Amino acid sequence: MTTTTTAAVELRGVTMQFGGLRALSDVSLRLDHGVVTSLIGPNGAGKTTAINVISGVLRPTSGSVLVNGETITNQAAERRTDIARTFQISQVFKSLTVLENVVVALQADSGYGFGRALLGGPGVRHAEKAVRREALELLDRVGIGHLADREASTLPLGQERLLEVARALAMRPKVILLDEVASGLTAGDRHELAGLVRSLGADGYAVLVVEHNMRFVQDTSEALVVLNFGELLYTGTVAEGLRDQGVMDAYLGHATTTDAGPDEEVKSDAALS
Ligand SMILES: Nc1ncnc2c1ncn2[C@@H]1O[C@H](COP(=O)(O)OP(=O)(O)OP(=O)(O)O)[C@@H](O)[C@H]1O
Repeated sequence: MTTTTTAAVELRGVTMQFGGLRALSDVSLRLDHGVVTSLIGPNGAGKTTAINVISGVLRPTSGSVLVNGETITNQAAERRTDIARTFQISQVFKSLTVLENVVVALQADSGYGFGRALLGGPGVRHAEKAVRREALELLDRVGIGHLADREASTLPLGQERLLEVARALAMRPKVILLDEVASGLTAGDRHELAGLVRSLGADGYAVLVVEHNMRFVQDTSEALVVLNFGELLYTGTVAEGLRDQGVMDAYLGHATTTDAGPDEEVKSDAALS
């Protein structure tokens, strides 16, 4: 893993205090361009809090957030244009088509909105066509271009997650934060999503995967960050992390129960360690 280049994102000594609860305690980590990093840890370890600090939803109690070496700790979320994220709860507009969902995201990013559309004229129609073309390209990129005209409410979960990734890409980010994007997926859907996530890394994005499923972590990620009760337990390669006794004690035994449900592989995943 490269550590000499400037990180795409860096947390330096970040502490996040909610009243008496310390969700993150002096956490330092980095995300690099072209690298997929998994962030794991038991429930309540501080994973979503870390995503919220990186994306600017939360301002840390202390410590710094850097993007490309520049300190942006106090910058508002909407100004962090290099960073896009998906959420644990789907943000897809169910009543819109798949294509429209990406068009809306592109328009949010470009500032081209309904007000301008109402003014009409050939320039607007031209711009609309360009946006639809770009939206289709993004859907093709994530493998669901053929579903462009389907209403989003009819998508199975696996394809809805791919749509969420397309909507994140519509923000034209350099950093993509995926919050439990594989949870609840069948093994087949997870496999397809893992291929997409790997390809995002290969395309140069800095990708952060927050995940409980160790198979997905291994299939997608080169780098690993482990949190436990808000403290950084491990940062390094996935391969070494899976051999780290502290990581195994704190998390991997626990993983057999944290992601039970449709994912039968989880039980054997723990055995991978
Ligand atoms: N806005 C908030 N106000 C108060 N406490 C919070 C807030 N957000 C998170 N917490 C607390 O901070 C701790 C870390 O929560 P966080 O959601 O970051 O964990 P997580 O690792 O993402 O967990 P999970 O795997 O269950 O999603 C938890 O104890 C949680 O209850």
